[in-house]
Amino acid sequence: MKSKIGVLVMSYGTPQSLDQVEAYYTHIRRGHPPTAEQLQELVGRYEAIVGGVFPLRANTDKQVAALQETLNRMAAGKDTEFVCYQGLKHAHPFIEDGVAQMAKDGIREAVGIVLAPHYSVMSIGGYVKRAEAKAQELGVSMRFVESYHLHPKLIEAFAARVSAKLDQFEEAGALRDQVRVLFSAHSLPEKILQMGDPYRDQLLETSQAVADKVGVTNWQFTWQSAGRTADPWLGPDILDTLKDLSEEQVEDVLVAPVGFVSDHLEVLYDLDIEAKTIAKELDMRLERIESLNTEPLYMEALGDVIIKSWEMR
Ligand SMILES: CC1=C(CCC(=O)O)c2cc3nc(cc4[nH]c(cc5[nH]c(cc1n2)c(C)c5CCC(=O)O)c(CCC(=O)O)c4C)C(CCC(=O)O)=C3C
Ligand SMILES: [Fe+2]
Repeated sequence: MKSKIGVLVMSYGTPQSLDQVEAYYTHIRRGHPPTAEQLQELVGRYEAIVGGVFPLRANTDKQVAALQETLNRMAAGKDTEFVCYQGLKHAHPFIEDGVAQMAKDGIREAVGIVLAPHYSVMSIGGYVKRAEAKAQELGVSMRFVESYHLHPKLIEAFAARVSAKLDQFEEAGALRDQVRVLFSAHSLPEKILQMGDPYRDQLLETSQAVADKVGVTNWQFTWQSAGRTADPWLGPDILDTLKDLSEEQVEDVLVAPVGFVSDHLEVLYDLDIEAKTIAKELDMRLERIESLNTEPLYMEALGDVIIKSWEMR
């Protein structure tokens, strides 16, 4: 008999229908309901996404299923079986529900991981804190993978996507070196830097590693999707960066949102609709790399760090 080890696969979560957007937004805002105007603005963004109103729902399901298959394969010769459970930050099944389900199934030991490669106390730190609290309450012993932003398979997967899009620019007549590659990630409040948070440095390390692997020197990093609060958020924001690039006479831009692993609102709206609209106004060509979604190299990177985390216990 193989021993069963739980894997709590955590992700941001998304509503399942338009009437759930308010509850979702209220949860993100720690219980403070949005104004009617804020709510309408968010609903409008979801409605504008083509190819499914809440694509993150199905994408997370597919990623968890693919990771389960990958783990079965990678651990085939081991005396351990890894069983995946989903736990979402702002939607059902919540992080606490995932831990409770593991406990109900008799799982006593588990590894937690987030479908986001870079650590910040405000992002991954929040997931881990909630999972750990529930696990302690229910007597499940958990360890966590906190980041995997330089895993060679993750870098390889991003690099292949950057390279494929650069090929397309070339086919369309651009010179490869003239394409400005913009690595991007979700902004966070600037105050994380005073807290010594590794988020920005990890993102720059991923960007550098991907650029090196592809052989790209014409790149920079920019933030996206900043919150609309009074706090200053990390900048420059991608929309300002595009305006600066236009003044520099840059015509071809490839966005590589390395802080995200899935197609969802921040990619399909903030980049594909909002940033593309600005680029068009500026007469620039803007493309985006394909998201990882269930990319096998990404699943193997996750499988690898999960198994290592378990075996290093
Ligand atoms: C670091 C980070 C990631 C990446 C790491 C990770 O994946 O965890 C991420 C991902 C995502 N963020 C998402 C959606 C939203 N985030 C919001 C608001 C916020 N995000 C924040 C941070 C992050 N967010 C923060 C500090 C806020 C302010 C409120 C707060 O202090 O918590 C809001 C409110 C409205 C707005 O501000 O736009 C929405 C709708 C979706 C799902 C999209 C979909 O449904 O397809 C995804 C994957
Ligand atoms: Fe967010």
